Amino acid sequence: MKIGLFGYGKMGKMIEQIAVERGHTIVAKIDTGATDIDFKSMDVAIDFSTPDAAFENITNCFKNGVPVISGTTGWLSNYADAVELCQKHDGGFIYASNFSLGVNIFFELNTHLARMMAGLEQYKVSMEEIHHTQKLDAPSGTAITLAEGIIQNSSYENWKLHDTADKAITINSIREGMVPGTHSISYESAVDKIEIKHVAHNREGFALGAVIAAEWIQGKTGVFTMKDVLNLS
Ligand SMILES: NC(=O)C1=CN([C@@H]2O[C@H](COP(=O)(O)OP(=O)(O)OC[C@H]3O[C@@H](n4cnc5c(N)ncnc54)[C@H](O)[C@@H]3O)[C@@H](O)[C@H]2O)C=CC1
Ligand SMILES: O=C(O)C1=N[C@H](C(=O)O)C[C@H](O)C1
Repeated sequence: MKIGLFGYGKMGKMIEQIAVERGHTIVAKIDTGATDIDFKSMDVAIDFSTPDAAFENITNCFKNGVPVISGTTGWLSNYADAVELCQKHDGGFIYASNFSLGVNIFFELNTHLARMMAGLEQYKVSMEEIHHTQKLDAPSGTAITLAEGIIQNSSYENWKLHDTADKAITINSIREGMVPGTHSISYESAVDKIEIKHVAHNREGFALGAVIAAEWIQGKTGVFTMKDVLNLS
């Protein structure tokens, strides 16, 4: 598979390493707003760039017939437009706030727990995410996906960053050191606390998941999720 990398930072470099180990070739490394991109050389694009750059990179790929695996977070106000453009160009698209197998299992655990806790009004849910200090967005994309999973399966209506309100899930974002990504969800009552937690030890799981998604989308058109790729539930 010939891969074009959009974003050649921490994740772009990790994806290159894993893709090459799996026998793929990196045909382009785009790390700025370049205009002379050879889309014809790519079977697939993998975008781990920045919140400001992702949507333009993704739409350029669709317009040039290249399927896209998108891992960049913090650009999702444009997600519906990306989906529409993908469909218009009969393209292929997978966005995931987190490509790791472990977090995708954690997403399933989260919705299962939310269903069990729905209606138990003595418990109040909250969430904490911890990431490295270079991270541009807060809360993390993963925390937003987790909050959406709870909202769809309970009477919570929205989430709030560093704030509390009735019917809102409080998300606390912490930025410290080099932490690759830690997410925990707590249900607390006056007498006890139930907590589930995922800790990434490094970025390999994210990168492997993105390369597996790129392999999976070959020959397919449509908009998919990691649930489709991993065949979960
Ligand atoms: N979905 C997932 O599993 C994961 C998602 N992420 C997300 O991926 C993104 C990148 O993360 P990192 O690699 O840690 O960040 P990073 O800051 O190390 O790398 C981002 C790179 O994008 C480059 N860039 C800037 N403008 C660009 C443009 N117009 N086109 C292409 N590249 C451009 C920057 O020069 C930089 O090298 C973030 O949004 C992060 O939240 C990170 C890890 C896992
Ligand atoms: O920026 C990061 O590093 C990460 N970003 C993703 C997110 O926002 O959820 C995924 C992972 O937690 C690492």
